[in-house]
Amino acid sequence: KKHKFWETQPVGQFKDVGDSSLPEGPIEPPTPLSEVKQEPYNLPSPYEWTTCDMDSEETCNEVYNLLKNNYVEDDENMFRFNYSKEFLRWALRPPGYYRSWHIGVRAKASKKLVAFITGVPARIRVRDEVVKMAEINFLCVHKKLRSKRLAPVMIKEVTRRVHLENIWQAAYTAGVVLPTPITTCQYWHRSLNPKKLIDVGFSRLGARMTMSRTIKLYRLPDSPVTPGFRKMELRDVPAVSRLLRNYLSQFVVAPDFDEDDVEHWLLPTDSVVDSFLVESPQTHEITDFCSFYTLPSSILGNQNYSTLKAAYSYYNVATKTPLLQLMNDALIVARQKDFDVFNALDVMENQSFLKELKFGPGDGQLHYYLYNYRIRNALTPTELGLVLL
Ligand SMILES: COc1cccc(CC(=N)NC(=O)c2cccnc2OC2CCNCC2)c1
Repeated sequence: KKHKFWETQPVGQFKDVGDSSLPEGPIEPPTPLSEVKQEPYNLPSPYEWTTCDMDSEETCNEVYNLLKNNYVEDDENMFRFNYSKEFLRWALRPPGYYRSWHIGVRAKASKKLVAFITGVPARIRVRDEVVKMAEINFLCVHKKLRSKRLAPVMIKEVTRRVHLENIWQAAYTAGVVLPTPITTCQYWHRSLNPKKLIDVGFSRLGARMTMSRTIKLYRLPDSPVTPGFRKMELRDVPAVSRLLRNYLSQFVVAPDFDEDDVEHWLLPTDSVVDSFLVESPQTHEITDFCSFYTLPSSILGNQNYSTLKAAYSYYNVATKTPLLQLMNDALIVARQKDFDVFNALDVMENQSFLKELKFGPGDGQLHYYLYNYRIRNALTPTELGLVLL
């Protein structure tokens, strides 16, 4: 049976796709808290649950190393995500976070961390309903413990701990098709350092292209062209919040960011998230915003390089500057910061700039999912205003 576990869960089932008699919204009602399982699920006997305190340098190191050696690889197993410790602390400690949702599995004998899964609270709007959800991420089982069916029990355990906080929905992404995507996104890459990308096998030299012609093709100006383009600062949080809330209101699924959320998720943090805005030199009004997060990848088996420095498009709003020009300025500052590649999904209005700014299509897809919430018809990526880390 292909989806033995997921067919037991309150998620859209493949057999229900197209059944318009099923209402949009929660699939199962909340359970009275007294009826939520009070004790953790059973793990296979050699393993035990642990809560990972990301404030602890030692524990954060263990999580970092588990992910660095065992987390998601590309389809050709040439690259593996290498989230930094600062990034993990940022991603896992947003306003209102629960330490109990940072769940590890240790081997009882060695006390080694062998698996991990996380949730963070988020308010996600679906059409005109704002729903409290958990954003589930970083599900990782050590390579040597694969197909021991640890993932289903870890998913049940994080679900149980989310239920204990009276939250009944979740959002997550995966590179694989599970029951049932609310939308499927294509990812795109824009070369910033084409020579390195070709050296490490991330890109291939185009047909009838020389290396020098390729370097010239992707060359960018030394600095942004938009007047008033600058780094976001704390004083900008109210204006950026207004700009972003207004912009995201057009999408079917999007975060319901308040100022505390904007301060956490979008204020620049070195080597984690960069954000810029356009302040009109005449009126000092903040008219545009762009941001990207830093997610390096380990390069598996290359003599000259060990790390691919990648920027991932995050939230962008253009109300006066053309989005094409704003995103080109984002590429320019990413190149200035020595990123090798700028990645983006075809969500929101990204399709309007991808080809023109010389992004090339990636070789995979990213599927978005909601847990215990039915969307009547799958969305197009342009209807999705949610970027997960
Ligand atoms: C280049 O190094 C890689 C290392 C591991 C996997 C992949 C391919 C891949 N799976 N890429 C994405 O999922 C992806 C591509 C573009 C934008 N965001 C993405 O994923 C984000 C969001 C989901 N969580 C991982 C990071 C690439």
